[in-house]
Amino acid sequence: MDYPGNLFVVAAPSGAGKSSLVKALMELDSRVQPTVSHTTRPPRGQEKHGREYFFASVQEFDAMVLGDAFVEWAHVHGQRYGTSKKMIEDRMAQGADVVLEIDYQGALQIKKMYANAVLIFILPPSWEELRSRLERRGEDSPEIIELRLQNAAVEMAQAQEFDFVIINEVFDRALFDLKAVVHAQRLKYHVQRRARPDTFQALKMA
Ligand SMILES: Nc1ncnc2c1ncn2[C@@H]1O[C@H](COP(=O)(O)OP(=O)(O)OP(=O)(O)O)[C@@H](O)[C@H]1O
Ligand SMILES: Nc1nc2c(ncn2[C@@H]2O[C@H](COP(=O)(O)O)[C@@H](O)[C@H]2O)c(=O)[nH]1
Repeated sequence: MDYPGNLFVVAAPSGAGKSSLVKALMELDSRVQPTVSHTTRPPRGQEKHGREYFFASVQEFDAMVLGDAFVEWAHVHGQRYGTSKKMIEDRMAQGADVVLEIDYQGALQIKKMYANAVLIFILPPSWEELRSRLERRGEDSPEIIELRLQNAAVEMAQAQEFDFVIINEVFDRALFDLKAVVHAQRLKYHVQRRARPDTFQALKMA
């Protein structure tokens, strides 16, 4: 499926900092629009239904799966998460650059459907730092943190399937890298859409 805007998919092990990076990117760049996923996990902290997630019961989520309502969905950390077709189609209809913050399983499903999607994987600088970020965030129980760290090994092994890998050690540097990927993708499609046929010919010969 082709899409005239850009579609960015950002995945990372829990605690690597993807939500923080995507939030900072959106504060700087209003052309980038998020989607809001559905999940069966309970809200944490100040999360609000419809803002961070649409919180659903297992029954509600499974009914949506049966109704083919998701463009992608996966089991992550013992819960279900998915991006609804309605959400992604609404965003695309606005012509926005859409950013999905989802796990690697969902990212690979999206790449199959949208070949132009740009897959970005965020890595923490070390295991110690990943653990300490999850602990400092203070929103998950010790058991949940252990589960997320165990799953991180499986998730990080998928990084090579992604188009770009960004190490989030110094936050501003990682944000710079993320902005650079977004900018490069825009330039690529700007050239493809705007270049005249003779320019394309010259590009092919170069
Ligand atoms: N470069 C960084 N240096 C230090 N702390 C960071 C950095 N990036 C993010 N953090 C902090 O690490 C914690 C985890 O970040 P964040 O919630 O963005 O992770 P995440 O990858 O989105 O996790 P999840 O998938 O569980 O939502 C937060 O407290 C955030 O403020
Ligand atoms: N495949 C999908 N994964 C998703 C989606 N929304 C979020 N996620 C991923 O789940 C984990 C845990 O998130 P948390 O908010 O509970 O910390 C994280 O990797 C998210 O990226 C989705 O719609 N589909």
